[in-house]
Amino acid sequence: MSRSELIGQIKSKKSFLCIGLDTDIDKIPAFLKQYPDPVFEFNKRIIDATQDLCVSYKPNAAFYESRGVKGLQSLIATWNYIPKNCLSIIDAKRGDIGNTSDNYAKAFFNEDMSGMSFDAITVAPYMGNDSVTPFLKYDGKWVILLALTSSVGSKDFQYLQIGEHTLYERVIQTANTWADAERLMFVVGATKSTEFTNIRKYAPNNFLLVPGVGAQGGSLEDVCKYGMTKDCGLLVNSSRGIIYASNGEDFAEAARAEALKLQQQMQAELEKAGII
Ligand SMILES: O=c1ccn([C@@H]2O[C@H](COP(=O)(O)O)[C@@H](O)[C@H]2O)c(=O)[nH]1
Repeated sequence: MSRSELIGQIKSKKSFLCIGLDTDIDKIPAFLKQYPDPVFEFNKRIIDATQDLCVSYKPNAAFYESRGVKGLQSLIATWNYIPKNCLSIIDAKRGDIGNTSDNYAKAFFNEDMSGMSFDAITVAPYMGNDSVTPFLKYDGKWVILLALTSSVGSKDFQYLQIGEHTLYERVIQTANTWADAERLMFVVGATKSTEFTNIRKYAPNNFLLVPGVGAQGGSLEDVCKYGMTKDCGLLVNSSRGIIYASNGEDFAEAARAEALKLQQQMQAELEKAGII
């Protein structure tokens, strides 16, 4: 999905919600265990219940890879089921020397090899240019680079001063020389809303993938106040807050209700900014 298609989806759905499919087999309702692939069945029902309210789905690879072959089957089935008008993001946080990154890229972008071709992948920047460019070789695919992450651990490295800049500023500056805002997004935690004004100095046009509202306590209002651009420029993710809103038979309706609350707040923010 191109940047202009993504912006079109945001305007037509009045939403910039990304729903995280962090589907933990131990947390899904017990009655789903009767299905051959309970994790896929869960995801399918979540997608059916929410696809008009969000513009993106983001399975987190850890929850699938931890289940071995069965988990990969659930992931492939889920990728296949994500509607084509939603940006599919695999939250894999990969990155390694070039030939290894080549193979990570095949795993998530090359359907003939792996059975999956996500629109976007999260990548860790620590190993630099040769670890990131293999993902950029795939036309039309997005790289979403970790910049300023949502949890306390972000303090360990990301704020370290390197000359005039912090490490996270350098990541954004340097990566923006490798690809443009048509292909490159950054992860910035919603819990870091005070940094959004600064981040926009370095990433004025890039979309930001923003995890951390809901379960991690970030403020959607602040993210929009300091991070929204004329094109919206935000994909705000919520995983647990939506998918585990109930663990009863009504889980999909409960997920829809939570997604609707966020979509309505997003619509108000888009209207306030004059985007819709
Ligand atoms: O800085 C980061 C980068 C990635 N994540 C991921 O986003 C979701 C958040 O889930 P919630 O349940 O809404 O807290 C999850 O997949 C994380 O691995 C992040 O939280 N922070």
